[in-house]
Amino acid sequence: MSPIQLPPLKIDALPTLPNPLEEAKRSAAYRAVDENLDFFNHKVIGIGSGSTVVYVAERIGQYLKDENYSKYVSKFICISTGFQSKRLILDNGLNFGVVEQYPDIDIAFDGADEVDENLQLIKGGGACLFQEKLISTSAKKFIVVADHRKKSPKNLCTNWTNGIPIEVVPSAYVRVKNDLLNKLNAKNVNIRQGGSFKAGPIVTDNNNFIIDVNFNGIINNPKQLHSEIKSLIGVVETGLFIDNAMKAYFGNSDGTVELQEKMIPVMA
Ligand SMILES: O=C(CO)[C@H](O)[C@H](O)COP(=O)(O)O
Repeated sequence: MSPIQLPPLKIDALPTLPNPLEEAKRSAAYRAVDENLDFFNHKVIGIGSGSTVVYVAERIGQYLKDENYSKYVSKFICISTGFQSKRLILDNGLNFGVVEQYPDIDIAFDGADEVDENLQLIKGGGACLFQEKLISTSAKKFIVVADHRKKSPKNLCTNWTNGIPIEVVPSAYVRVKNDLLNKLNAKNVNIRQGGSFKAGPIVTDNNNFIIDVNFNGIINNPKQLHSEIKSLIGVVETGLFIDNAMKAYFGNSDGTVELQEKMIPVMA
């Protein structure tokens, strides 16, 4: 708990966004920043990827412009999880740093594709998988920001049906695909394509491919599945983020936000 109290952020009342989903994302991101950023003790901040974290960078940028906060925020070093988040950092006037220089991150904010009841995540829908895992696991606190669609009623792969993203070394993609099908009994395995602007597979910021793999329905044991996938030759990282997130903020279209926190086991 900080001994000094700062006045509330001076900012004109924000207009409701015309798109309800954007309103949901912004509400979650702003509240996550407001409740978790420690202006006195945090120095190195991880900024993730996707459309929700845009509002995290925007909010930190608002603090930078506020006379009461700017002396603190101007000393922050923000670490990106890929090209998009590097741009978010720079466009909001924040200091950019690299994880090689700042390997100990105080707090990281990132989006998620699905969050289960135990705060296990699927990430990588935006293909920034490996760097997102590097940053989130290098952070003392990892905070998820998401809209309401990302909250699973129970298990992973309930709402998210695109499969678990896996980042693979390009030359090993056939081997990984075959191993997923034959050794781990995957139902289907897709090499993610670049879409209309890229003939062939998506190439990540680390020059790897992304494989999206579906198993038979919901994932009951994400920790075990992560270990099994990770043991395959050619897999760089899986999109299962295990025992990493501390809190998840889910925004609703009416601007309300639901907080899900890690359960801490009570000792008998
Ligand atoms: O994991 C990610 C990118 O690889 C994103 O954080 C995830 O896809 C969520 O994105 P959005 O905030 O747009 O819903």
